[in-house]
Amino acid sequence: MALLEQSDGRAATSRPAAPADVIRTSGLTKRFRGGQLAVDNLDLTVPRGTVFGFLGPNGSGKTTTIRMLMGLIAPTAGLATVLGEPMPGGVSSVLPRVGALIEGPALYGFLSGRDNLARIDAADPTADPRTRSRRVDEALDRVGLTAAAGKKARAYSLGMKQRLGLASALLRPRELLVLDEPTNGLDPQGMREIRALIREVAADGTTVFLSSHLLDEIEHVCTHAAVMAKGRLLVQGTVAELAARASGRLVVRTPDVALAAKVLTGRQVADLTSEEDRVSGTPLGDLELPELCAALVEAGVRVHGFGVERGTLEDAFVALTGEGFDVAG
Ligand SMILES: Nc1ncnc2c1ncn2[C@@H]1O[C@H](COP(=O)(O)OP(=O)(O)OP(=O)(O)O)[C@@H](O)[C@H]1O
Repeated sequence: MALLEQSDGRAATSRPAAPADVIRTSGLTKRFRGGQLAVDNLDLTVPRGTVFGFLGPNGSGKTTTIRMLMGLIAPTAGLATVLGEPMPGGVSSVLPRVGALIEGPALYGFLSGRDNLARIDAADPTADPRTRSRRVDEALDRVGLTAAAGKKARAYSLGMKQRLGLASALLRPRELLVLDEPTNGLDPQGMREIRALIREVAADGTTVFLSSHLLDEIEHVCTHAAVMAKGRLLVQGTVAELAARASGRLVVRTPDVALAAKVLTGRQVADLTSEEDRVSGTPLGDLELPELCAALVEAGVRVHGFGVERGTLEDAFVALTGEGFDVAG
């Protein structure tokens, strides 16, 4: 290939500007041979520099989407672009720039953590063997496994194995990190460690795309999210925007719970729940809040508190999907 020579004799490399979106799909569809429509006409946009949560209940098509993005399976229809290149055609130039952890790390139990990383590094034809041990040590340090680096991987806890998997994805600087359910099966401490690591990686400028069925995870770690259900994208945006879609709940604090519930029911407030000293529900009609408050007072309810509690991300997603989410985290 001919390189342009600058006047000082150095080769001028013209690198195209990095695309603003690290992942874009349009009409992406996967129908498996048995007829199962796993991903249905997906239009997804993941902006550079975000921690993007790909959220949906089990079986909603997250893993199938990730496998198409990484070029592991071909779509039935539609387009997927990763780091500006179409997939699966761009696999050889895109994958070295992407760290991926899909369906758990592939580790040899009989090798130490350090030797596992060295083996993975050696499989990368672009990795210089002379600097291998430095790369491996830095990756081990990054995930907090330096002290356990000599132990056989089969003696690692699930959380340690997951951290070793992350270390393998971080052996070289990456523009994009793709993690499929990175905290699945971990105990709360293991989850906290992985989430802290994700935040650190993101703070260093790597875009992170992670799938999860845990709302709590998305709310704590992600800046942006997309919600999938039954293979379809329901919504995508910033986490703050998504949470704002949740309609707030009216909360009335009063010792006269039964009377307040009766008044609210008569004024189109739905989903009423009554506790010892409060009643809450969702106003359905276009009655203004001051009118509702006045109606309560008029009926003789002693109103100690009256207001709308902001909806959580969970409220928004349950309203969108009609399904409960596993919010434990
Ligand atoms: N190789 C396959 N052949 C046939 N159907 C498949 C295949 N892989 C996945 N599916 C089906 O496609 C749908 C989406 O599965 P997928 O694994 O993408 O969902 P998911 O959101 O990642 O769920 P999970 O968190 O359980 O992995 C499911 O109904 C699943 O049974």
